[in-house]
Order: sequence, then C-alpha cells, then structure tokens
Amino acid sequence: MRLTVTDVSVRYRRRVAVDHVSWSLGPGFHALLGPNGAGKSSLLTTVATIRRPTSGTVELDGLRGDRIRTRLGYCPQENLRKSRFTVREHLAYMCWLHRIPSPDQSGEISRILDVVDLDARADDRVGSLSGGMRRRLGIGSALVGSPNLLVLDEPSAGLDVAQRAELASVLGQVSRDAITIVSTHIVEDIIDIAETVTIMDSGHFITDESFSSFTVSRDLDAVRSKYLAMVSR
Ligand SMILES: Nc1ncnc2c1ncn2[C@@H]1O[C@H](COP(=O)(O)OP(=O)(O)OP(=O)(O)O)[C@@H](O)[C@H]1O
Repeated sequence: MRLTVTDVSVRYRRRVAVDHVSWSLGPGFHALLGPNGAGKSSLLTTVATIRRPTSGTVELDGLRGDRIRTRLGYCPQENLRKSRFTVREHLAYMCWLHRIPSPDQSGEISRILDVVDLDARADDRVGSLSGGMRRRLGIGSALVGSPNLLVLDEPSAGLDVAQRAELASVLGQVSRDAITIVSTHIVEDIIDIAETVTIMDSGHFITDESFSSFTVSRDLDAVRSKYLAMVSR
C-alpha cells in the first residue's frame, strides 16, 4: 500500500498554496506539521481528491481520483455540521456511502461508537453534541469501513487534553494498517506516535536530514525548537 504524490502544486489565482510537493508514504502515522497558512489543508484536500491539483498527480497504489475514494477516510478541518440525524443515523449514512452491506452495518456502527467513545450519545441528535463530541464523530466517520488511506486535517482541534491523548492512542492503532496522515501545528499531539514528520511552510516541504533523529529521540523541547527555527527561517 503506497500513497504517491508527485510534483503537486495548488494555486488559487495568483497565490501558490502548494508548490511542487512530492511525497511517498506507506502504512503508518505520518504527521504534517506547519504554521497557519503553510498549505497543509490545500495539500490534504488534494490528497483526499476533493480538490484537483493545479499540476502533478496523487496516486494510491496506482489509482487516481474517484478510484481512490472507495479506499479513503477523510476528516476535514471544519467540524461536522449540526444536523437532525442521530449519531447512529449519521454513522449508518456513512456506512451506506461506503457500501457496507446492511447486515454488517450495526456491527460497524458499534465498533466506531466504541472507538470514539460516543456509545452513550448514539441516539442523540448530532446537533445536540458539544463541539468536541462532533469532532470525535467526524473522526469516527472517517474510520468507517477501515480505509486504506486516512486523512485527518487538524483532528485534535477543539478536543480537551484527555481526548487528545485518547485520539493519539486511537490513531496509533489505526495507523498500523492504514496510511494515516494527520495535520497539526501542535508538536505535542504527534511527537509520541509519528513515524514520519513532514514540515510544511509557504507551500514547500522543509527538509532537514537531522530532523528524523529528533523525532526518534522524542525530545519534545528539541523538536519544538527545531520546528520553530525551521519555519521561521
Ligand atoms: N479557497 C482559497 N482561495 C484563495 N486562497 C486560499 C484558499 N484556501 C487557502 N488559500 C490560501 O492558501 C494558503 C494556504 O492555506 P491552507 O488553508 O492550505 O493552509 P494551512 O496550512 O492549512 O493553514 P491553517 O493551519 O491555518 O489551516 C494561504 O495563504 C491561504 O490564504
């Protein structure tokens, strides 16, 4: 299983958000770190086939565009909209989108409710959940059908400290079997679990060969200062 991003650029009129980026990722937890406006969401929406790149290609095991979608789970940066669906109905809808056969749906819904710890709210309307709960439901929605490629854009936004730790544990497990890409600008959220850390700034990947040794050392202060030094160059 491999995601191959080749020479991708994303432009909005004259603004270049992603500038000739290439990436090759296998299963595991991959963090995309960068300050506001670095281009993370522009790149991730392109990987998630929501946006066509201005140039370049995105392939999952040689598949492109629509054919990637059947194997994709995506949690956008924007929180789930409030709706009159119950949590269970929302997940049933996601199962339907993923073409999970009816007899298997209730098992899949129970699994997701357990993973994102929303069992107790399963029959409540999405509109009645707190922002953090809706965020967890959005993450759970991305996990429906156990996708090969999981793209989560700032999933920890709006979660409290305990929920962020829980999210890290969930993503640590999920990423054993899926290419899991998580964007954030918070080093603490990813330092314990990331197998690769890619830093983005002004549309570019910032490469520094010594950075990998920092991630392996899990020395939070060292990684944080290195990150700040890199993006402020
Ligand atoms: N729809 C759009 N139209 C025009 N410019 C855009 C659009 N979306 C993003 N941009 C610009 O592209 C650049 C990258 O934005 P992007 O949202 O991809 O960054 P980001 O790293 O995800 O930022 P954040 O952490 O704040 O979400 C920014 O300069 C932004 O203003």
